[in-house]
Amino acid sequence: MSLHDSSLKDSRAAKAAPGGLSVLSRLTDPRVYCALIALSLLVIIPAWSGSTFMVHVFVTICVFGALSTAWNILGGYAGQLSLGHTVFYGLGGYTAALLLTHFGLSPWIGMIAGAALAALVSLGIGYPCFRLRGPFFSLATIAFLEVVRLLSIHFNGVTGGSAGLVVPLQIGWPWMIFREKINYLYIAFGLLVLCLAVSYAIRHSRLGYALTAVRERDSAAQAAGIDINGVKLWAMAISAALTALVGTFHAMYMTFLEPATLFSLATAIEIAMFALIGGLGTVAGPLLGTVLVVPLAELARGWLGASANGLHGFVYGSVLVIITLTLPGGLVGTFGPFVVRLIDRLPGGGRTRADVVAPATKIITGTPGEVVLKAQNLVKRFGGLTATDNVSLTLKRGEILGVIGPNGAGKTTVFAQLSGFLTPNAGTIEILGPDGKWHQPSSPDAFARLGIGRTFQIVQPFGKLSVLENIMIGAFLRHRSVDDARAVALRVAKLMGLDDVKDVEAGTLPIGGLKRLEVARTLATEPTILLLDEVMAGQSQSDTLKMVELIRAIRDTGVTVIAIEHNMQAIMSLSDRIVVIDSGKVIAEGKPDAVVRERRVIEAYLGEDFVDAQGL
Ligand SMILES: Nc1ncnc2c1ncn2[C@@H]1O[C@H](COP(=O)(O)OP(=O)(O)OP(=O)(O)O)[C@@H](O)[C@H]1O
Repeated sequence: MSLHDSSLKDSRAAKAAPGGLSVLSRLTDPRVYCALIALSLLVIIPAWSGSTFMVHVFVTICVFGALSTAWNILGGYAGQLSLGHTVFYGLGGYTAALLLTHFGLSPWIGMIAGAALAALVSLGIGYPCFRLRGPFFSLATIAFLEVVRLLSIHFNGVTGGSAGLVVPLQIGWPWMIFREKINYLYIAFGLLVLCLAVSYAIRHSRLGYALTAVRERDSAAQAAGIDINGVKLWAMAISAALTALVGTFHAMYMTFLEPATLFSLATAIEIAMFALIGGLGTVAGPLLGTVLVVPLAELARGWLGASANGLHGFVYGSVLVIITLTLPGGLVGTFGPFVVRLIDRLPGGGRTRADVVAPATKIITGTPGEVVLKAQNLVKRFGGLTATDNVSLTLKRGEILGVIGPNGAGKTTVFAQLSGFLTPNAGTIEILGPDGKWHQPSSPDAFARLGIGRTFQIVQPFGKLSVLENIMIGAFLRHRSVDDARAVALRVAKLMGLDDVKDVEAGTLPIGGLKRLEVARTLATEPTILLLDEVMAGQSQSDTLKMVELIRAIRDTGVTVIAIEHNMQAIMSLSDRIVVIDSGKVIAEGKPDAVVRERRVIEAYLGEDFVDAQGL
C-alpha cells in the first residue's frame, strides 16, 4: 500500500470518458438547461412586456443580482461580511464617469480601470483587516466606506461633491447611454451572467474549496496548507472588481452620480441581505434573494409612491425577519435539495459521476534514517506557565516516534510548535525540504507545504461539507484540479474506511469516524512527516488495531510519523522510539521497552509514592 502518487494519468483518461464534459452533454443536463431557461426569463419577460417600468425593474434585478453575487464571493464563500461593499461600486462609477468627463474615455475603458482600482483598494483594506478576527473586518469596511464618501464630498472640485456629477450625454454603445432602455437590460444581464459565471467557477474550483474551508475552520484550513489571508485577498479582489464593473454600468444608467447614492451604507447592507435571504455561499442564492425582494420593493414604490414613503424599507425588513427566523439556510439552503430532486426527474436528469480513484504510485524518496526534522531548545510560555521547557527532539526519515506523558504535560503544545500553529518563545525548528535544504517555516501553511501534516486532538472537520470534500481540501495542497483532488480523496477515503460515508455531511459522523476523517484529510496532503495527536481516542478495539496497521503502512511508504497517544498498548507496539514529556520537559527517550522501565517515567504517571511503595 502506498499513499503518494505523482501520476494521475489514469484518472485523467477516465474523466474524459463519455457522459462527461462536452458542451452538448452539459446542455442536456436538466440542472443546466433549467438554470439557463430561468436566467433567460430575466430578458424575455421585460422584452415581451414592452413596458419601460418592467424593463427598469429587471435592470434593477440584474444589477442587484450581480452586486449580490459578487458580494457573495467574499461574504458567502469566504465568510467575510463586508458591509461597506458599495465603496467598490462607487469607485467603479466615479472612475468611469471622471475618465469620461475629463478625458473623453469610453465608459467601457473606465469600467476596466474602475475594476482594477477597486481590486487594488480592496487589497489595501483586506491586507491589514484580515489579520484580525471577529467583527473587525465588517466594521472596518463600514468605516472605510464612510471615509471614502466624506472624501468624495470634500473634493467637490473633482467629484462634484454632494451636488453630484452629471454624466455627459453622448448616446450610443461606445458611451453606454441609450434612448431605448432595453439596451441597458442587455448590458445589465451580461454583467449578471459574468458575475454568476465567475461565482460558479470559483465555487467549483480549488479557490472555492479553500474559501469554504477558511470560512468553516481556519485552523484546519491552515493545516491543509491553505494560506488563509491569501485566499481571502483573492476573493476580495475578485469580488471588488466585479462590483466596480456593475457600479460603472449603474452610474451610466442613472446618468447622475452623487456620494450619498454611490457610497451608500443602506445599499451595501441590501446587497448583503439579498445573499442572506437567497442562501449565503451558494451560487444561485444571491440572485434568488434579489428576484424575491427587488420586485416587491419596486412595485411597492411604484404603486404606493409618496403615500407610503419608506414602504420598500419595511418590505425589506419584513422579508429579512421572516426568512432569517424561518429559513436559516436561506431559500437555496432550505428548498434547494428538494428543487434539485424535482429537476433531476426531468429528461436527462439524475446523472451520477463515475468515481475515479487515483492510483498510488510514488513512494517518498530520501535516505531512510536521515534526520528530517530538528527541534532545538523549544520554550513556550503561556503567561506564567512554561508549557514547553527546553524541548529538543529530532525525527528520522521513516521512523515512528511515540510521544507520551501525563495529561497537561505539554505534548500538544510541542505539536503545535512543530506544525507552525504556535511560535516558540525560544528555540528553533528546522525541516528538511524536498529540495534537500533545511527550512525554518513561519506559518502553518508553510509547514504544510514543506510536508508537515498534523491532525488535531479535538477534531476539526469542515462540518457542512461532505466527507469526500473534507478530504479533497487536503488533496488540493498538491493537486490543482478538482478532478485530481477528488480522485486522490477517493483513494484516501477508501484507505481510511470512509468510502461508504463519503457523501455524508462530515458534522454528522460519530467520533470514531471524525478521528479517521482527521487522519484522512491530513494524509491527502501527502505529508512527509505526519503528526498524529491522539487519533486512537474514541476508536473501538478493532478500529484501534486497524489504525495501528494503517500507521505502519503509512510509515512503510517512507512517511515519518510522530504520534501522541494515551493508548499505551498501541503506542508501545507501534513506536520505534518513545519520547516522554512531563511538565513541559523531555524526561526520557529511547526504545519503548526501556523507556517504560525508567523510574522517572513511572513516577510521572503513577507518582513518587507508588514507585517507592513498589520498591522500583
Ligand atoms: N493556549 C493556551 N493558553 C494557555 N495555556 C495553555 C494553552 N494551551 C495549553 N495550555 C496549557 O499548557 C499545558 C500543556 O497543555 P497541552 O495541551 O500541551 O498538554 P498535553 O500533554 O497535550 O495534555 P493532554 O494529554 O491532556 O492533551 C496545560 O497546562 C495547558 O492548560
